[in-house]
Amino acid sequence: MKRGFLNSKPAKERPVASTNNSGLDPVPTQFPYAALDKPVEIPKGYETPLNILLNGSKMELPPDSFAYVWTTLPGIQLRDEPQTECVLLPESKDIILKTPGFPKPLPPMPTCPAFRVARSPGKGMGLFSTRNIKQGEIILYERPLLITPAAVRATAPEHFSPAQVVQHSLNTFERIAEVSVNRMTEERQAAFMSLHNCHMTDGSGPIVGRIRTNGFGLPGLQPGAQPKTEMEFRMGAYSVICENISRLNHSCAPNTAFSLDKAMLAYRLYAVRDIAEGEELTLQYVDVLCSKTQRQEALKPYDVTCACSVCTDPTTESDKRRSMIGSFIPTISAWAANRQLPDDWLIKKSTEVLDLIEKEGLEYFELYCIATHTIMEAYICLGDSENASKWAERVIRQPWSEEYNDQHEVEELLDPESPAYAKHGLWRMRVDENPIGELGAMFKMMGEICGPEGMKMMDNGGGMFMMLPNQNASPETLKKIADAMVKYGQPSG
Ligand SMILES: C[S@@+](CC[C@H](N)C(=O)[O-])C[C@H]1O[C@@H](n2cnc3c(N)ncnc32)[C@H](O)[C@@H]1O
Repeated sequence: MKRGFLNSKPAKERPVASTNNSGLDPVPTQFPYAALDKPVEIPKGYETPLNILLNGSKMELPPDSFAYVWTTLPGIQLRDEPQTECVLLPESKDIILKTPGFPKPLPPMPTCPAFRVARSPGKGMGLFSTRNIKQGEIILYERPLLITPAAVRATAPEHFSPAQVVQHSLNTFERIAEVSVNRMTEERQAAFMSLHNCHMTDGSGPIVGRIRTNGFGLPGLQPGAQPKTEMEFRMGAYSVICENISRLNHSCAPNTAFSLDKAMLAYRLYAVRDIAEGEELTLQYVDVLCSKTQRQEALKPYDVTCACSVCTDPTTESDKRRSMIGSFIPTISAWAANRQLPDDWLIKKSTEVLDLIEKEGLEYFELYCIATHTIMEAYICLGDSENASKWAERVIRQPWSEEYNDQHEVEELLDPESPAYAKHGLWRMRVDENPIGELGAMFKMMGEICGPEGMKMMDNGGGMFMMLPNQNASPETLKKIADAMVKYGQPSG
């Protein structure tokens, strides 16, 4: 029942455009640097002192110096496993160390991996499947080579030109990251230095160039307050570089998504649809719901001119379909207690969403999982466990989902005879008139307040948000919802 409840949370802001559990999209680590056409000379004697706090040993820091900790994780407890070299603020290191279950060992590696690294015409190297891979399968587990701040902004003397200020930050970042690379084993160092570098001529050093080319964002380690903006959320304060995941090339119809197992400090790479042997494995680097022109623009910092099948399609059909995806978010609460809507209304609307997503090859997108899960719940509301169990099978095949990664509840619904159905909070909600229970009462109220379309996904210029009701709702409406939540409490399912 977790999903139904989450689906009914009022004014819950969360990006639905993110890939997976940790909202990890690859991010351009260009930020916050202005572009430099070429390296800029910095006068000698202005190097920022690096106070190296190896493995957390504290020392007095002069003002303006870096308080990073250079550390190796998970460290001695799992010393025989691949280790991640990290440059972290001490508070961020604490967040990792205090993660429940940390350090969790990596699972045994398969003797015959499901992927290989090979040349991809026009894209450098890439990953390719070595066998047929089913939707939802884990293709690989990977502990990163390196975690560094997404960018370093060093304080520069006032007389530096703007270009020198940028160069000074890049130089400082290079020296900071170099400490970590020097701490890697020979093998991991060679793997790092063999990664692609598309920042050879813009003032980035060889390490920062590789970080900027191959890094993706790691949110959730910022000390103190939560990220306030979508940008902060997506960027995170840190950048991660992996030996294999960083080899994935971009596609606007990607066939993989990854998520971080925080306790393991390792990523899982999933197949988001069936993948045939020999197919290239791909990821989305930028928001691929926008138009072809916008995507090409967003891909420029990655030095990518995308020639995927969607980008080379001369028609505008794909742009039209992509703009429709997200205009409706299936919401169980909008329909379950609303007898004015036909019984098949939500299933039909959700199926339309799924069709659009599949046509565009955007199964990685959270809305795909939301729609699938909603159809399963709609059948539960209708008391149809036969069909619900068929959709439960599909939900199970989407473990990359941010919200449904706890598959245990759904597993119980795989058998149409399971007693879990009768105990389910939504069971026969559309069939039994009265009482519809507390959850039903809350849904009814939500439906009345929000109307049949329920939640909407809106692009307010700052990214996609899922909200209930629309974010322009009056304070009175929001108060009504808050009161309803208090009145009916958190439904247990
Ligand atoms: C993170 S690396 C991916 C692995 C890289 N291809 C390699 O050789 O190691 C990103 C770089 O790969 C290339 N790349 C990624 N996706 C691409 C695409 N769809 N088309 C062309 N080049 C691509 C670009 O050079 C980009 O800067």
